[in-house]
Amino acid sequence: MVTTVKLAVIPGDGIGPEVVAEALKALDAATVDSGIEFDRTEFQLGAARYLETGDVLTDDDLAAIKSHDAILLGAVGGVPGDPRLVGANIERGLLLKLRFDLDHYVNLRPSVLYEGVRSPLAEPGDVDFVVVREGTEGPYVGNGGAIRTGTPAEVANEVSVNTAYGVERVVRYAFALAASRPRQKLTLVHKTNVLVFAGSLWKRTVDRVAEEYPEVTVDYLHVDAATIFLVTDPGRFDVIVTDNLFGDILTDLAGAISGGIGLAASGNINPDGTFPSMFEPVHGSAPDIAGKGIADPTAAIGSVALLLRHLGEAEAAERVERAIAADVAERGDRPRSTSEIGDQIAARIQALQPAHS
Ligand SMILES: NC(=O)C1=CN([C@@H]2O[C@H](COP(=O)(O)OP(=O)(O)OC[C@H]3O[C@@H](n4cnc5c(N)ncnc54)[C@H](O)[C@@H]3O)[C@@H](O)[C@H]2O)C=CC1
Ligand SMILES: CC(C)CC(=O)C(=O)O
Ligand SMILES: [Mg+2]
Repeated sequence: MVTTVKLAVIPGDGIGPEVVAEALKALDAATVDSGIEFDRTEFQLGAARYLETGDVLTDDDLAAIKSHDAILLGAVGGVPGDPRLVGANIERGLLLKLRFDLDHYVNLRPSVLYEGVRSPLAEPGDVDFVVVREGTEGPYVGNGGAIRTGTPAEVANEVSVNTAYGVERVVRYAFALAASRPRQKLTLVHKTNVLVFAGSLWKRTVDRVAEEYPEVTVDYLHVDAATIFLVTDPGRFDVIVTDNLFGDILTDLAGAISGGIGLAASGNINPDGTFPSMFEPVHGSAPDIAGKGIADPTAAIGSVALLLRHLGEAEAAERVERAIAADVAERGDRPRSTSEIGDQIAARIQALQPAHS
C-alpha cells in the first residue's frame, strides 16, 4: 500500500527556489519505489509575490496550506533594507505567521560537524548538538508599538512574551529529546541575570521538569557566555533549549561553526500533529548570491531528512543523511554549482538501497 502525503512547497525568494529544487530531487530519490508518495502543491509566497500583487499571505493561502500534511520552505524575504518592502513585513506576516498559526512551538535545529568538513574553529572537537528553539513566543510575537515615530522623541517597544504553558511544552520536548540521546545532557540558555521575569520562568520550569528526568544532566548558561563556549568548546553541548530570539541567533553561529550556514537544516514542529510541520534551511534568501547558481542546497536537503523522519520514514531519512555525510566528506575545495551538489546527493541517495531490499 502506498501512503500519499500532501506536501505544501513554498520556494520563496532569492536562493529559496534554487535550494528547494535540489531538496525535491533528494525527496524523490529517497522515496522512489517506496511506500510513500508526495502530492505536491506549490505556493508562490514571499517578497516577489508581494511586489507583484501586494499580498503577503491571504486567508485562502493559509487555509490551503493548513490542509496539507507537511510543508517544505526555501526562504522568504528580500534584500535587507529594500525600501519597497518597508511595511510589508514579509518575515512577520508570512514566515512567523505560519509558525504561529500552525503552532510550531518547537524549532528544531541540529548541528553536526560532518567528517571531512572544515570548521572555522581550529579545534572544534566533536560537534553534535541540537538547539530546541521555542517557536511561538518571545520577542517575535509582535507585542509592541511605537509612539512619536520619526521624531527625536520616538519610543519603540518590542515586548517578549513568555507563558508558563508555552515554556513548559518546549522544555518538556527538549528533556524528552535529551533523554533519548546518548549523552543525555540539556543546557538552558537564557539571560536570567537581566531578563529576570522571563528568565525566572524558564529556569523554574527547567528545574521542575528536570525532576522527572534524573538521567538528564542539566546545565545553565547566560546567552553571552553560550556564544563563547559555542566557539571555544562546542563539544560541551548536547541539547540546548532556549527562547525564540536567542535560538535564532545561536543557530546561525551553530551553522557557521559546523561548516557553514549552507549546511544547517531545521524543522518547525507541531509535535501534537494538529497542524502540518514545516521544514526549511536555517538560512535566509541570501540576495547577495541569488541567481548565481552557487547556493549550497545541503541545508534544504537536510531539511528533507528531518521531514521524512517526522513523517515516520526513518529509513529514507537516514539515507538522505548518509548521502549528505558522504557528499560533504568528499567536497574539499572543488567548486560545484547548486544543481551539481543536488544531483550528486540525489544519486547517492538512490545508490543507498533500503535495508529491506
Ligand atoms: N527562514 C527564512 O525565510 C529566513 C529569511 N531571512 C530573510 O532573508 C533575507 C536575507 O537575510 P540575511 O540576513 O542576509 O541572511 P541569509 O541567511 O540569507 O544570508 C547570510 C549570508 O549567508 C550566505 N548564505 C545563506 N545561505 C547560503 C547557502 N545556502 N549557501 C551559501 N551561502 C549562503 C549569504 O550569501 C549571506 O552572505 C532577509 O530578507 C531576511 O529577512 C533570513 C533568515 C531566515
Ligand atoms: C524571520 C526570522 C525569524 C527568520 C530567521 O532568521 C530564523 O528563523 O532563523
Ligand atoms: Mg535566523
